[in-house]
This record gives sequence, C-alpha cells and structure tokens, in this order.
Amino acid sequence: MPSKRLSVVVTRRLPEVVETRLSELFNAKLRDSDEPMSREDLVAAMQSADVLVPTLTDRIDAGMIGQAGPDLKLIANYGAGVDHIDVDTARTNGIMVSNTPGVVTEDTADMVLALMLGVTRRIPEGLAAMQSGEWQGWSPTGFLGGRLGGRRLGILGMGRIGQAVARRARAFGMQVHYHNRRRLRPEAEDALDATYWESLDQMVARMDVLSVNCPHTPSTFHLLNARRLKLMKPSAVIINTSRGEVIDENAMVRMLKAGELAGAGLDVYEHGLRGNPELCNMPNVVMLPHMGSATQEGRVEMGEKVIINIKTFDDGHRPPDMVVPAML
Ligand SMILES: NC(=O)C1=CN([C@@H]2O[C@H](COP(=O)(O)OP(=O)(O)OC[C@H]3O[C@@H](n4cnc5c(N)ncnc54)[C@H](O)[C@@H]3O)[C@@H](O)[C@H]2O)C=CC1
Ligand SMILES: O=C(O)C(=O)CO
Repeated sequence: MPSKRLSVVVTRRLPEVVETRLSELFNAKLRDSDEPMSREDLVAAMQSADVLVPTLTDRIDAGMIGQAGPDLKLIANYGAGVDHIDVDTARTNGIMVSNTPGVVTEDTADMVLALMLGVTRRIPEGLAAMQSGEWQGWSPTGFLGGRLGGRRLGILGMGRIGQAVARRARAFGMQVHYHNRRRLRPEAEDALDATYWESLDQMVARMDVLSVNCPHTPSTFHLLNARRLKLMKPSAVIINTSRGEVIDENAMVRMLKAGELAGAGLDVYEHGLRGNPELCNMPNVVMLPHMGSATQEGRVEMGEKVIINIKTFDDGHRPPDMVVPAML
C-alpha cells in the first residue's frame, strides 16, 4: 500500500477528481490558486517535497534542481512534453522524471486535423463573417478553400501523436509521408500506408501540409529553420501542435507575409504566450491557445497517469512513464 506520508506538491489546479484522489493517497499539498508558482515557491516546494507534480508552465532548470531538498526523488510531470524540465540534471542528481504520454494522443491528433481544416477551409474567416453579420448569402466563389483529400501530408515526428494524425489523415484521403528519428517497423508503416523520408529536407520540399509532432529537445530546436522553411512549396501549410521552439517562428512569419507559405495552424508558440504579434493579424493563420489535449476526459486521464507513476514509485518501483534522457 502507498505510504500516507509521501509528500506530494502539486504546482497548479488539477481536475477535482484528480486532486481528491491525490489527497486520499498521499500527503498532497494542493494549490488554491491556478497561477503558476513563482520561481521561489517552486524551489521551496522542491526543498520540502518527496514528489513534485509540475506542468509545462513550470520551468525547472539545473539551478533549481541543484537547490532541491534531499527527499525529492520524483518529478511526476502532468503532461507529455518535458522540455521545461532539465531531465539530464535531474537524473544526475538522482531525481526521476515521469510524464503522461498516450492519454494526450488522440485529443491532440484531433486538434491537428481541426487546425488543418481550419486553415485549408478558412473556418475562422467564415465564423468571423457570421459573427460580424457581414455574410450576404451563398455565392459560388465565396470562401473557397482547398480540399484536404489527395494532398500530401508530411509528419515530422512519427511517435504516438504523429501516428494518430496519420490514421486520421488517411480517413480524409490524404497521402501520408513522415520523417522520424527512427524508421517505423515495416508492419507499422504498412498499417499507416505511410512513406518514410530519411531526408527531412527532401520531405518538406514536397509536402502540401507539414505537421510538426516531434518533441522539443536540443536536437529539434529550430529543426524547421529559415533554410528548411524556404524549401517548402509556397502553396504549403504548416501545422504545429508540438512546441513553438521547433520552428523558427520569425522566419515563418516572414514567409507567411511574403506569400512564400500559404498558411499555418498553430497551437504552440516560440515567442511568448501568443507568439510573434504579427501572427494575430494574418487571415491565413489559425491560432489556438495551446489546447491540443484540452478535453475533460484527457485531463482526468493525465491525472490518473500521474497518480499511477507516483504510486508505483511509492511501492519501490520505477514509474511506468519514467523519462529516460536517451528517449528524448
Ligand atoms: N499541443 C498539445 O496540447 C500537446 C503537445 N504535445 C507535444 O507533442 C510532442 C509529441 O508527443 P508524442 O507523440 O506523445 O511523443 P512521442 O515520443 O510518442 O513521439 C515523438 C516522436 O518524435 C521523434 N523525434 C524525436 N526527435 C526527433 C528528431 N530530431 N527528428 C525526427 N524525429 C524526432 C521520436 O522518435 C518520436 O517518434 C510532445 O513532446 C509535446 O511537446 C503533446 C501533447 C499535447
Ligand atoms: O502534454 C503536453 O505536452 C501538452 O502540451 C499539454 O497536454
């Protein structure tokens, strides 16, 4: 049985059912406010807790890990991406890191398709015309977008979310291509009817839609830099639900403005909460406030994963979703 004494500090408000269960199982310190913790409060939490439950709004760098108390043994992240945590330093300091993969997969893939449709079928423009009362009735040439069916989709990062995007894209009649650190097994590739590109440059140059689904790591920072973006077709659309840092956002904005890229569907940003301010005024850009995994079901399942990771640790085993730096 898990010990009642395990001290667990949670940095943000979580779904009520998750907070209740955490309190039943552990000596859980929950937040009253949903503001992200200050750096000082985060360090104080790391000094007092056995387990910290942070999320992507908490930057946990080497300096903070160096100040952690001797009892901190697990950082059980609420979320799949762990680019806000210095996993290497945590490991060196004997602190495990776990995350919540899998339960965010289908919801985030749904949002990739929503963004693709939003950009190619001009859904926000249609909505704006309805809300403003500007729409004057149906016309043969009004709000014409492009058809997804038949288009070439390139998936950068064919992991859980990338593969879920591929399955959906096939249902829409798209041709699926991908570039990944490792090629999929032939059975997996066949099941997805996906074409592998060893060269990212060659893939991006040929795609109609590019979906970014790799994690943000030192090796993926600006993987889509100005040079690579320039290889894309001017008619191509880019979708990013991964992390903003994978794309050189300013270079992308310049290309969108210059008509060298047809559109973008973005859930995540490199520069601040809303990204480069120019993005907001572009009719060919659909922007969402990082809501790829934002379903009630998913957020509870993320909490359940966190609890399983902590319970397993408390039982003396490695958490099932332990993040190993080599995986990143
Ligand atoms: N917008 C949102 O709400 C959400 C965003 N995410 C983001 O999506 C990312 C991906 O999530 P999952 O699919 O669950 O991760 P995953 O680990 O299952 O898949 C990532 C894939 O990217 C590949 N990859 C890593 N480095 C690469 C490189 N340099 N070049 C090519 N491929 C590379 C990996 O081999 C792996 O196949 C997360 O790390 C997170 O940043 C995740 C959940 C929700
Ligand atoms: O899990 C993640 O990495 C997110 O971005 C939010 O679910």
